[in-house]
Amino acid sequence: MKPGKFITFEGIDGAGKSTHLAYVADLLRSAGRQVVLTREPGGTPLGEKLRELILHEPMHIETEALLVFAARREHLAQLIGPALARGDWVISDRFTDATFAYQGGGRGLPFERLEMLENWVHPHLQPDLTLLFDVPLEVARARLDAAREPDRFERERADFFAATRAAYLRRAHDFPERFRLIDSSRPIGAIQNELRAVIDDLAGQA
Ligand SMILES: Nc1ncnc2c1ncn2[C@@H]1O[C@H](COP(=O)(O)OP(=O)(O)OP(=O)(O)O)[C@@H](O)[C@H]1O
Ligand SMILES: Cc1cn([C@H]2C[C@H](O)[C@@H](COP(=O)(O)O)O2)c(=O)[nH]c1=O
Repeated sequence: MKPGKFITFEGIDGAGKSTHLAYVADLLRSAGRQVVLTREPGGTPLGEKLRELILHEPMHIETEALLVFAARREHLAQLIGPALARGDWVISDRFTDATFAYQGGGRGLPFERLEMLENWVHPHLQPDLTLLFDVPLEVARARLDAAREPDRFERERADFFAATRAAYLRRAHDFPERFRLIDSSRPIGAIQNELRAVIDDLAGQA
């Protein structure tokens, strides 16, 4: 059995990452891979209940960080771990880099505290590939305004998203072996051409 791989999609709200999830899943399926598409917070029945609270209920910032890791623990136990063990490819719309970006960068929680939780919840697992969809704040804001009713995060001010984006870019700088920075301000077709090349490369290695 060929081993599966773990791919995560990241970016500030409105960057355009979710637009490309099905496209990447289809590329992999066409290459003969079993693909599990999931998201955080969420991905399990309990995780989806926690998502509702995280996205809509006001709470202390440490409660928020603990809840995203609680949802993640369940996600790893019920879905991500078993899928990878079967040899499936897992694509997750956000994972732990989102916690470093939003709770660390945006909310200002110390990164060391988040690292403690990361080391507890998934000491040995990291994504094989993290696609970071990056856009200027104004582009993301304009896309969100045109798209839907905002949740608790999407109502945050520009300085929150500036700090979140900066934290993402710092993660990409610190972990260059697994991050791929995607300029998401381009037209969708141009982004998909780049994604096809990246995925062909990764699928060719496995
Ligand atoms: N490259 C692009 N050019 C123009 N519009 C885009 C592009 N990518 C996405 N959009 C549009 O921007 C909006 C937000 O896209 P999407 O939902 O994929 O963002 P997201 O990063 O997943 O946001 P969130 O994290 O908040 O769910 C959608 O209406 C989508 O059609
Ligand atoms: C995993 C994770 C997510 N968040 C935030 C980021 C987004 O604003 C929402 C999820 O919404 P999306 O439309 O599905 O992207 O949750 C977070 O703050 N911390 C996390 O770890």
